[in-house]
Parts: sequence; C-alpha cells; structure tokens
Amino acid sequence: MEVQLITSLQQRRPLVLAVTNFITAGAVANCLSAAGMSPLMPSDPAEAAELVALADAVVVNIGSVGAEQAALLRAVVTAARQLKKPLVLDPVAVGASQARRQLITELLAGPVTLIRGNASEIAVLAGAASHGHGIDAGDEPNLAQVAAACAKRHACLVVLSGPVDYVSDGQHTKALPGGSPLMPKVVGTGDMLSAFLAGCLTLPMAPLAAAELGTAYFGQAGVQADDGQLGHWLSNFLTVLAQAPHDFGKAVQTND
Ligand SMILES: Nc1ncnc2c1ncn2[C@@H]1O[C@H](COP(=O)(O)OP(=O)(O)O)[C@@H](O)[C@H]1O
Ligand SMILES: Cc1ncsc1CCOP(=O)(O)O
Ligand SMILES: [Mg+2]
Repeated sequence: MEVQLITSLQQRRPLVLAVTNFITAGAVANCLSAAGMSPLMPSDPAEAAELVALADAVVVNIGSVGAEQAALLRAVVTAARQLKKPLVLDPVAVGASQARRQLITELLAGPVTLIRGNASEIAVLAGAASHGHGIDAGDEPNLAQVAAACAKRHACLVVLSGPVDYVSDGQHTKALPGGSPLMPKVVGTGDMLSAFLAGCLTLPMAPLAAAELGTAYFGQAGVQADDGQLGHWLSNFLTVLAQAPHDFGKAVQTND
C-alpha cells in the first residue's frame, strides 16, 4: 500500500516550492528531484503568489534570515495560506538569535500544516527549555511530550527529528526509529527531510499518516545510504531515493 502511494507520487512528480537557505538549497533540490518530486526555489517576493499557485506543496526554512529572505518568506507563506497549499515550516536554529525567534513568531501567527525541526528547535517552539548549539540539537528530555506540546501549541503536525523521529498531531505521537548516525554530520539532512515531507503531504491520505510515511521512508533511505563513510552518504542517499520504492518498501512497512 505504502509502496504504491510512493510510486504514484513519483508518477505525479509534485512541484515543491522550497524557500531554503543559501547553504543547502542545492542539496534540497537534488533530494526532491531524486525522490521523484519537482523542486522550485523562488528568490523574489514579487513572484511568490504566481509560483505558489503553480506549487503542489510549499516548504519554508529560516536558515538564512536577512531582510530580503524574510520578505520572501512572508510573501510565500501568505500566498500558501491564501491558496490553501500544504505548508511546512523548518525553524532552523530558532534558539540561536532574537532575529530568528522574531521571524518564527511572525510566521507562526497564522496556520501551518507541519513544523519539522530537531529536538532543540521543537523545544523552543513548545515553550520548553532548549540546549541547541546553532543548527545542532542538544540533549533534550521527554521528546514525545515536547513534540506533542509543540503540535498543540501551534495547532499543526510536528516532526521532531533525531536518532528517533517523533511525529505528532498533539493527540497521537508516534516514535519512528531509523536514519543513520552519519545524518546529523551531513549539513542539510533536516532541510531535505522538511522539503521531502512537504511533497508527501500531497499524498491522498490523512496528513498525519502522510507525515509518518514520509518520515519512515526518509529514515529507511538514510539507513540504506550508510556504507560507513561520511563522504559517501549524500550521493548514496540520492541513489537510494531514485531507486524504485519496491527496493526498500519492506523496510518502510516493517517500521510502522
Ligand atoms: N543520531 C542519529 N541517528 C540516526 N538518524 C539521525 C540521527 N540524527 C539525525 N538523524 C536523522 O537525520 C535527519 C535530520 O534530522 P536532524 O539532524 O535532527 O535535523 P537537523 O539537520 O535539522 O538538525 C532525520 O531523518 C533524522 O532521523
Ligand atoms: C549551516 C547552516 N547555517 C544556517 S542554515 C544551515 C543549514 C542547516 O541545515 P540542517 O538544519 O538541515 O542541518
Ligand atoms: Mg535543521
């Protein structure tokens, strides 16, 4: 069932409009493309409404928080809400600066479909103590509760990633093991997961189930891409994503 859904998604090639950051934009575009999705990265707020209208799903990421990027984020988020597109928010390093916290508060004044962040980022958005170190997560306790609290507070789905990923709608929280210890060492894996989940929200299933499927699928692809060498992980991962999903459909199914 899950495998058929992923195959149908790849046949549709959903257009994912992605405002990422200047560090990981290329990796995110290649990840989406390998996974059978069509990436488009906007750069001018003036074209936001037109590009969002073309998109099947939208992901925004606050990794680069300059004034121009903030204007682009506002324009894209506003258009996504007006046009009722699935909208994923990635609060990169939100605990690191006042500017990031302000921007996130502004972007979360309206609804989003899903927030995807690491444990420290989600803790900040849940109003809990957090121990992040720039883009990296610190040690945070009670991860399932933190994910659920964040989902309730912002009335959306939450994916809290890490050695175990937690997917929550505030009422139900699922823990999904998977992934590789190499993944937090490759810059951009979180950004890729956020963008990938935006595309998964176009699946013909409940958004919570789509978020669980997408998170499990990404994690299993991450396991398969691990040959023990950090420098190989990203190219292996693109190769695994580009394979027909039946090649690792079993692993996805047993993860549920
Ligand atoms: N120690 C780990 N073991 C296995 N997978 C991990 C580990 N840390 C992160 N991941 C995986 O890496 C991806 C990105 O998560 P994370 O590193 O938390 O995001 P970010 O890059 O935003 O900090 C997710 O798919 C997650 O499951
Ligand atoms: C290094 C860096 N600096 C600002 S954004 C960014 C990339 C963050 O990517 P990820 O959260 O996926 O590791
Ligand atoms: Mg991140």
